Amino acid sequence: MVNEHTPPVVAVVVAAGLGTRFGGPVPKQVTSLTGKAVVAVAVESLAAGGCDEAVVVVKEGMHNHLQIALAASPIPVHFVTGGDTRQDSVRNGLRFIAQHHRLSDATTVLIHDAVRPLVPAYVVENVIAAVDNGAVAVTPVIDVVDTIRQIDGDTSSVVDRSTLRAVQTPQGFNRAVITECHEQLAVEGGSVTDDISCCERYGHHATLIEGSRMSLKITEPVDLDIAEVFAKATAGAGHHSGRRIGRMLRAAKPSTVARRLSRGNRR
Ligand SMILES: Nc1ccn([C@@H]2O[C@H](COP(=O)(O)OP(=O)(O)OP(=O)(O)O)[C@@H](O)[C@H]2O)c(=O)n1
Ligand SMILES: C[C@](O)(CO)[C@H](O)COP(=O)(O)O
Repeated sequence: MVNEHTPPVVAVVVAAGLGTRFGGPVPKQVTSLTGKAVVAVAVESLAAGGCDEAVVVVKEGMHNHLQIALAASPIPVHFVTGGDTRQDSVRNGLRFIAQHHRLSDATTVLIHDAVRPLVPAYVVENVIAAVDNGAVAVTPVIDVVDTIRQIDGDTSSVVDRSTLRAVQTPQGFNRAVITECHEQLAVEGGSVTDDISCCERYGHHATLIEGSRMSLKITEPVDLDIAEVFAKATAGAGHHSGRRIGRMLRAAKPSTVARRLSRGNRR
């Protein structure tokens, strides 16, 4: 529920990608994840973590599909047409907010990939809290668990993974700052793969907080299979179970995890 006197927390949900790596006949943002469109699950997760409204950025010609997919959204949804790159789509979303009579009251905005549907509520809450407490640009991150090699022509070398983190969304921002940074970047013609990097480019500090393996990005078909398993676990335990499920995935033996997940995480 939006309180008239409190600025709304608005999420820009970018859903205008081509899904080339995912392939298949149905765009990945509207493909089914336990019976709901991926983008619908993403918006529910943002709402569970405290977002009041969502601006969903859609590919030209996909508005109808997305409107149907989000018909039962728990928060108001606005639709905007995206651009050729993720960066263009984010900028369109931010411009929409700036021009909207009510959403332009927002001081905190989150920017989220539609294809990270299972972000736990506590991660969303922590991103919002960090911005409310004065951070300008916030991102969830997780440790890198693979050994990483850097390729240099015909040779390669191991990189110290203890200093690496994998970046997730939702990323949270002071709205005026991220809007200004994206506009500046458009004028200069640079490119970024996430929005924290856009702020950093103009001298703003990036605040890192704990992310979650549940927030995986559906990039290739196998990611949807993994997301189905995670979604089954949260269906039995609710939106606020993300931390507990994360602990279980780290601590338990694989056979125990498989058994619990198949029972919807009920003990
Ligand atoms: N022009 C674009 C490109 C990407 N996105 C969104 O940005 C997120 C990034 O995820 P990614 O896996 O890179 O999506 P795609 O660009 O669709 O994937 P691919 O590169 O395989 O085509 C997705 O929610 C995607 O819909 C967008 O809104 N507009
Ligand atoms: C923003 C992002 O999700 C951070 O991990 C990611 O960079 C988006 O994916 P892309 O393949 O770079 O568009």
